[in-house]
Amino acid sequence: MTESPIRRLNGMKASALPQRRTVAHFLPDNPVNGVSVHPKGENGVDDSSDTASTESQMNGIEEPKRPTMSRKASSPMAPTFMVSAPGKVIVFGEHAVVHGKAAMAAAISLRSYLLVTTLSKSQRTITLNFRDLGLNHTWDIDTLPWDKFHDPSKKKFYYSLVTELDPELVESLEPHLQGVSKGHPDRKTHIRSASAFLYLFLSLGSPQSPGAIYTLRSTIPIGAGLGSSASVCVCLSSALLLQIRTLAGPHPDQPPEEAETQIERINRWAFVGELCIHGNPSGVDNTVAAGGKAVIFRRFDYTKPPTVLPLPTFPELPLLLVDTRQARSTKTEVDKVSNLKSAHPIVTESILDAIDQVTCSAQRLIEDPNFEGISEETLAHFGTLIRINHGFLVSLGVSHPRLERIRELVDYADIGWTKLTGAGGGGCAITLLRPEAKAEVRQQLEDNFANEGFDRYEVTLGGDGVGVLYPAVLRNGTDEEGGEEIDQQKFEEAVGVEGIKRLVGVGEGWKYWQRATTH
Ligand SMILES: Nc1ncnc2c1ncn2[C@@H]1O[C@H](COP(=O)(O)OP(=O)(O)O)[C@@H](O)[C@H]1O
Ligand SMILES: C[C@@](O)(CCOP(=O)(O)O)CC(=O)O
Repeated sequence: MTESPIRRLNGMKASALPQRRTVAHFLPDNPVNGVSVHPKGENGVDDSSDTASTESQMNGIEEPKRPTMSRKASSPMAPTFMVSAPGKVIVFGEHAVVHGKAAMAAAISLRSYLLVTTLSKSQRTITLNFRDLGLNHTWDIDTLPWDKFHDPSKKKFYYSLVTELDPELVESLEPHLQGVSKGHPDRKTHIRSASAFLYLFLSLGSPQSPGAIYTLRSTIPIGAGLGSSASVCVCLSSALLLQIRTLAGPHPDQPPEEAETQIERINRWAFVGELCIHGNPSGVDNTVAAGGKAVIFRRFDYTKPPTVLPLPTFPELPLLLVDTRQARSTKTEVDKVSNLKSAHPIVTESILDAIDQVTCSAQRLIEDPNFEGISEETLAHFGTLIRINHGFLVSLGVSHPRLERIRELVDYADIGWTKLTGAGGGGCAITLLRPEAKAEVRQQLEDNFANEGFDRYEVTLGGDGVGVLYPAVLRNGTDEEGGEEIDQQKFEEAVGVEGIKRLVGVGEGWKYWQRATTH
């Protein structure tokens, strides 16, 4: 793959970011008495001192004096709002992508949803309610280690590029994680999730941040290779950036470059959350969860942002997504490959290079000017690449007997090509179905999956990335004010994918940042 067609997304150091004052539109622009203002402390959020104005100070730009307000400053509570981000499938290149190779990944129609409820000024607490995990913990804002996170030598800004966790900051969180989910069987997972939240909250917030409840629900199966953690991290990052008013839009008329900047801003902080949960993520999952659709992703140098090439011609593949329901951890599987690389460097590097070639071949196919979507020939080409990629993943030691069973069942039926997707060791497999696959054979295969305890997911590939419902009110199909507010308790208690989707009113009033696709 050549460097030239790849767009570098904000591929510059923080100090080289665009030299203009960031206009921080809370969503929508938040007029108070008809005047759109962002005074320090409004909604209890110190948005100016820590963020936008600091950027302009660093850039040496003198900020114009703000007009003096003739009215008394009020502190209206921010309305309850919701953000959402998709999961993903890696079509080609998982694991290789951790070692600097290309991956092709696409957003899926399963999503996470985060409801943010601002508390009254006197309530100085933040609550993380990760309902699907059974994690519910409250911290007192004033006791958090602000001195550490805001120390001038450590302080990061909303536009900073953070590529590794600061061990001292991680350590400063420890006392605040001790009380999380004591005695819970999944305490380790809870602590990692809570540390991701606290690291982001303390990096982006301030001691003046308003008290709030962050309630998360997800329709993405957890730990199944579908990027559930990245989707959660994108929700957290976008919600916190929205609260400090550092995001513009999303708006249908927003210039694509501006939308791209917002996506990148969200993505960078989501990556920091992923660092807390995974240790050594490539960043492909959060990139797809933030920007949506389909991309070719590569990260040569971990101190720099990745290269991300959107694939607007990504075809609507007839994919079957099957979950082994075998629990596994991304971190363990990623470590397996690193260990293999240490023990057998030449062989492992050759396998990773070969996976890279597979991804590049698929990319060439999609980007061919004569590419006209899914012909029989294209499918066979894709299918062969899927089969080859899976073989390499088996060689890397990240498959699992349950994944091999799925492949075996599809191979017996002879109706498609299968590979594991995501980290492997369990989790999900994708099967690309042959166009001539007979309905009854397909049905028989699906029955076999069900009989052997596999779950099947209906997903559409290439959907939207991060989205916002501000305020969290369903508009009932109109753009008028009013409508039904999303109720926290109902959100917590919604049952299953359909229950959650019905409650959050997919498509009703939701707005999404759209990634620029021309380059
Ligand atoms: N619904 C959820 N609620 C809260 N946290 C979640 C949820 N889904 C995933 N996570 C976070 O992501 C982690 C799973 O990540 P991982 O093992 O990489 O699986 P995946 O491949 O789905 O990303 C969980 O341990 C948790 O920290
Ligand atoms: C194995 C890997 O390439 C993908 C992991 O995806 P997931 O966590 O299984 O959804 C790791 C990464 O890219 O960070």
